[in-house]
Amino acid sequence: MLKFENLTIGYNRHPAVHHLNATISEGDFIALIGPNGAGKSTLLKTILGHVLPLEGKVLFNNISKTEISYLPQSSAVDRKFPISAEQFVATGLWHESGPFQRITKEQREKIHHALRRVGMHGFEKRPINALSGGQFQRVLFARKLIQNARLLLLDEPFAAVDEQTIEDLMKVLIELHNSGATIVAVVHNLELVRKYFPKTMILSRELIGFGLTAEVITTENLARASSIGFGDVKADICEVSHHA
Ligand SMILES: Nc1ncnc2c1ncn2[C@@H]1O[C@H](COP(=O)(O)OP(=O)(O)OP(=O)(O)O)[C@@H](O)[C@H]1O
Repeated sequence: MLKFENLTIGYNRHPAVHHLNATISEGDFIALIGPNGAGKSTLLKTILGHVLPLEGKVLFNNISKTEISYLPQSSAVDRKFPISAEQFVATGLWHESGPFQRITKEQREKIHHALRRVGMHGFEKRPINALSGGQFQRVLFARKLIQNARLLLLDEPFAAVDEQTIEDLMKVLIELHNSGATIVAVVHNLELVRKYFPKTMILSRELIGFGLTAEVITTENLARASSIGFGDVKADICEVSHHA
């Protein structure tokens, strides 16, 4: 589905991740882990085309960018806009109906069904700025649910939410995966990764490990990841290409 080929990414010619070679296959359910500043968010933004590679490329095989849905870190989502949970979820349909169109009866049913699936039945008319952090995260998931994306990229979807919300939203992700979605989620909680994610990618400015979670999350790999984590962030772009 996606192939990273000798991919070096970063900002202002300062690389955040070097020479990444890896393939994400259709049906993968991947936890993306690594220390702060490891380049996890930057990798997701590069897939979306928001950040351009410094070197190498992302190859898209049999998937278009419109089939990718992205959930940014919740702190990056503006909640000041005065709309209800229902209207907010409806913005997830803008790609098919355009902004500011009346919601059809069918669409409203789809939105209400999604809100029910994330345990937010009864909150349809609640302004989004009057929801708790966990409730808003549930609404963000409902917005993803109605988009039928083939590839879902989630940046720390479980940060700062309570245990029950994590369990409920994990069930939603598993359902999405069972119905065919490929999922890549940045997760910090290793217990959660071990319990639910079949595959793990460890990034720490380079690829530390990628494969079956039980084989990749080792003491050795975690030690390597944290020792590189806060490396030379001001380093200039590598001059050497590491073609394997
Ligand atoms: N807009 C930006 N401009 C310049 N540098 C940036 C920008 N965004 C991130 N960086 C730098 O790129 C590196 C990778 O950041 P990134 O946000 O991808 O890390 P991360 O693994 O997602 O970290 P965290 O777990 O803390 O969210 C860091 O050194 C960060 O300071």
